[in-house]
Amino acid sequence: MEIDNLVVRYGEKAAVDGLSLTVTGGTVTSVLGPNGAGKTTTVESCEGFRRPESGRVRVLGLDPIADHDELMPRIGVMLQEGGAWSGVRALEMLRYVASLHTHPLDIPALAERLDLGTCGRTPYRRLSGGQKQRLSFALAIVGRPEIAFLDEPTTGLDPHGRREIWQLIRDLRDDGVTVVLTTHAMDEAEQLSDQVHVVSAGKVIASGTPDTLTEHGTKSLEDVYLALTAPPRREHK
Ligand SMILES: Nc1ncnc2c1ncn2[C@@H]1O[C@H](COP(=O)(O)OP(=O)(O)OP(=O)(O)O)[C@@H](O)[C@H]1O
Repeated sequence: MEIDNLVVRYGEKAAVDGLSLTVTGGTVTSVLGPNGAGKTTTVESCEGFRRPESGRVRVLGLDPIADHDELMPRIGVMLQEGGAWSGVRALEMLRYVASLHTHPLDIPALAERLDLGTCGRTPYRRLSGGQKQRLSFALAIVGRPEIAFLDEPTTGLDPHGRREIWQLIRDLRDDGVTVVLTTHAMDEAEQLSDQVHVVSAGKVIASGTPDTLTEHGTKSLEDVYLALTAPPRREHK
């Protein structure tokens, strides 16, 4: 996947402002950055949900806007607050999305791994925040995508859910799936990523493996991140 000098505006405001990065196939890439830095907008541009003002995006060699219909069946998308019809039951939704794909994952096995069995008959609006999150992750991967875009995949999950999703992400990579995730959890980025990009004000300000960014583990990724994204100091008179 390649993003070259991407600019996306909402009205006057450039949410993404000349962002470039490359993602190698079969790796896990984390995009980190402060709230409002432009991570979600970047990922949505790769999914074809945002039209760039300028720049070039290619996902699996395709243009996410012009080739949207060809691209969509090949990617998995987990949106922040993805949502679903309020009355749909969790397993119904999973079965429906699976039915749109040629070779979906085994639903009972996936539901069990994500602990969706007990809430499988619960309408979406009555699921807890963490259950919605688990369902949303399952929906993103059930179609065996070639690239999975995961926007804050473990936010709000209990520690068991977090670890299960981490393991599922590792399993995806072992199966050759490319994973692009955004996260505010530095331990998650450090544990899972082959490559990390730090975004601030719509641009990539640092990139590297967790090992290079942390200078071979002599610093924590959180300290590196905090130093890179520190707001300018205010002058006190
Ligand atoms: N639909 C929208 N309309 C107008 N402005 C938007 C819209 N979506 C995002 N923005 C603005 O664009 C900027 C980038 O937002 P974006 O959601 O891409 O950031 P983010 O890095 O994903 O943030 P967070 O970590 O809080 O999820 C922010 O200033 C945000 O207010």
